[in-house]
Amino acid sequence: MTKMGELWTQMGSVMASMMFAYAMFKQFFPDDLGNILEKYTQKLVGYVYPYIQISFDEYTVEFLRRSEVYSSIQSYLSTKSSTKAKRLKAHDVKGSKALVLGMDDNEEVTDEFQGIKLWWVSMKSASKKSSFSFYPEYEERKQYKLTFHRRHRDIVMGSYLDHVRQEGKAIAVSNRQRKLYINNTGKGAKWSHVVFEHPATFETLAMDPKDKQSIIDDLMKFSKGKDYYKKIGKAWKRGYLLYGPPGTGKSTMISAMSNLMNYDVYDLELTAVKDNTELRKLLIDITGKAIIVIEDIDCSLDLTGQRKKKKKQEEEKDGDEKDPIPKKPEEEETTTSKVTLSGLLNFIDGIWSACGGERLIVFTTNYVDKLDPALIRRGRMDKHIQLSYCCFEAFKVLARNYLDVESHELFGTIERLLGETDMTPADVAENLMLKSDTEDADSCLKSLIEALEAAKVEARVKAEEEARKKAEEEAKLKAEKEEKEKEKSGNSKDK
Ligand SMILES: Nc1ncnc2c1ncn2[C@@H]1O[C@H](COP(=O)(O)OP(=O)(O)OP(=O)(O)O)[C@@H](O)[C@H]1O
Ligand SMILES: [Mg+2]
Repeated sequence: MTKMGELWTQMGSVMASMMFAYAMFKQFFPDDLGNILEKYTQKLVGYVYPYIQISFDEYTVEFLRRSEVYSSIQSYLSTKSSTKAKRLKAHDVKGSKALVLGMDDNEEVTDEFQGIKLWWVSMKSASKKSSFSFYPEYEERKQYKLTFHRRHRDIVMGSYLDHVRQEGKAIAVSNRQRKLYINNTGKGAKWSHVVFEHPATFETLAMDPKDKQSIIDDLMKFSKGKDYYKKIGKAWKRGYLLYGPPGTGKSTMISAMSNLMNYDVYDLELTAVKDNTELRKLLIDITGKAIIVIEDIDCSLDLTGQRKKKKKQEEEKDGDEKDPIPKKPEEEETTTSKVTLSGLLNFIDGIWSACGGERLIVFTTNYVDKLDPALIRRGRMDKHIQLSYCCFEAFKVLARNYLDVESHELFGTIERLLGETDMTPADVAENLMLKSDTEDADSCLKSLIEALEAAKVEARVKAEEEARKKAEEEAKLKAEKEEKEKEKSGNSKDK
């Protein structure tokens, strides 16, 4: 920096401090006198003072809404001030994981960006509460003031302010508590939420490491893809179809996705949505950075409806046997959803679905073949992920998680047995859990081997039983056919 530049920078610092001292000083004058004083002082300062000042009010001109920019600056400065400012203020911000440390009122923090120096001051001024006040609800006005040299105007306007907003938002997102939203609360088209605290991660998820990595890469590419989606003219969302037998980790993977991406989860219970209009209302309320989940999509709607119908029939049967009081017709009415396939397709990629951006839509099912092809075609459900029975690679992840074991003499036997029989990761995991103080890795692995052998025998018995039934049925059919042919030939002889 030139000598002149250094001089200006020092002067800027002095002037910023003077301005700050002046702002403090002004508070002691009556409002009118203070305003006149300010007008002339600013004129005078304008001649010799090459610095520009921008203020950011806490509340927007619509009065009641907290300014997003102010919040972003607050988050941005929280990281700067916690290392640089001497007086800090702790905020218990709603929805934030930890205390947010910010600058105390009237504290100054210096920032640097692309080699230029900038000064931030947090100000608080008391305004009289009058009926004509612009801030009827707030007696105190808070604002941040940014001061910088006028020759840096382009950098500040062109990129610094954007940088502050983006960084501030990112800090706020990483600090925020994630939420799990549900809609089946009987309150109509409304979401209710609890704090999302599922511990599953991709690290603890048992599956083939190559498949796992490709899913992680896909998700990370999506989360950084804002500009790419804009370029190709596509809404910033992606659909995942997770399918496989029960207990293979579909729901666990959704939690891992949320933990990886830092997204909220919206668990949509379609059967609790009255109709397509209600579905659209729910959609509009979903913010960005969200995973919209529809579990067991095959049972949620009458698109395929088999399991639902079966369930209903079972319920009716049970009801006949156990419950002497028949269900009221109104009760049934309220639980019946009129959401149609086209309503759901619209939800996934209609015009409204683009609002908010940065969303994943995840369907899970045990029966992928039963789904309507329109629902799961590429472009709607972009990635189809099959979660299957536990392979040896997946077992190794579980052994590491549950027993802290990387290798063991019994691994060979387990590898062979896993190749010969189907067992879900849920069942394998159950066997690897230490159930008492006397249990250790050896006993867990032995009990897993026993369970695998038992499963193998069971599968063989089942297969033999099925083969026997099939043979019996075939023999029966053959006998019937022969009988008919005999009858036929007997009849023709009679004639
Ligand atoms: N791949 C896996 N990795 C780690 N744990 C798993 C995995 N699959 C299942 N589990 C364990 O089994 C339990 C059940 O798994 P999960 O609920 O994810 O199965 P699912 O595929 O969603 O089953 P469903 O089709 O019945 O909903 C989980 O709590 C988890 O502990
Ligand atoms: Mg599940």
